[in-house]
Amino acid sequence: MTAFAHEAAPRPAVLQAQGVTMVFGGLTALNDVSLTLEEGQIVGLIGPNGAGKTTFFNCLTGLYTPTRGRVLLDGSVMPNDPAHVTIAGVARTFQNIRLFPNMTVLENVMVGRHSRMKQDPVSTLLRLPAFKRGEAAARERSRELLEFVGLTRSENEVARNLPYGDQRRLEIARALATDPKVLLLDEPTAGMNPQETEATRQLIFAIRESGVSVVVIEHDIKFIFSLCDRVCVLVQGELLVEGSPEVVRADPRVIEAYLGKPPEEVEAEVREAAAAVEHDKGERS
Ligand SMILES: Nc1ncnc2c1ncn2[C@@H]1O[C@H](COP(=O)(O)OP(=O)(O)OP(=O)(O)O)[C@@H](O)[C@H]1O
Repeated sequence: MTAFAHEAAPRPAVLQAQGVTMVFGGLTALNDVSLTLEEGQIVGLIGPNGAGKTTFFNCLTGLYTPTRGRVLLDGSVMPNDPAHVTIAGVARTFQNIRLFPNMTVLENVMVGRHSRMKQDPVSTLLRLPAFKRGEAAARERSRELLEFVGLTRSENEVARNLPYGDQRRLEIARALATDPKVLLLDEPTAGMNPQETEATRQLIFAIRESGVSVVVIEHDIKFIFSLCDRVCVLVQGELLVEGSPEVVRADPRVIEAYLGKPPEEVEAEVREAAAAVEHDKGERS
């Protein structure tokens, strides 16, 4: 046994951003940002308002074409339009929930499922048995996903009538319906109460267990430090610090720059987050 046997061996990179720069007119929203997501990892992206987090997600999902740099999925350059990015295996949710509000919960998930289905137009138009089999399979998979996120009971409700937290879970189910390798979550707990936030944390662990790697943007650092394997801190479009939650929360630059709050307030939040993580570890062991 070597002295480093306890260190986990690096796993293959599933998603890589290399030197991503995004300039809007005179504004550099991202400057030379690189990030590697290994298989089975949960990576957190934090930073003050306007730091470039959502812009980075938009570059990772083909919504924006970076001014410089590139994005690789499984070592190949990512397509540069969102539909092909979805088919390639990257799904996302949005900071402002984007459901089909007048469709049912089940129909919303089935929309995600359809992006994976290769239906021959003739059998679709004529409602041939192949079409019906495809639809039945999509419905079954969508129901499994609703059960996975805990929304079975709401299957026939219209999406806009769901409580806010359930709408966020539905967005996650719809994203999972595309069978992603990578899931990008933009503020998945925004507007949630502590119980819903904890349920979302457990859901993300379960998503990772199912083989999907995750990148998550959140302002709640307690949530991020107790969820993620690695944390990246973006400030004014630049990657300020990257590392394990332990390394990041101890970095004075993070305490100084994070969210622009008074240092005492940030220190208190960071201490509270660290205590919560330790408590959590104790409970699990
Ligand atoms: N399409 C766009 N055109 C011009 N400027 C943009 C565009 N999208 C984002 N920006 C600018 O880029 C910067 C980064 O914005 P972004 O939304 O990525 O930050 P963020 O870290 O996600 O912020 P928040 O935490 O508030 O969501 C901001 O100054 C924003 O105004």
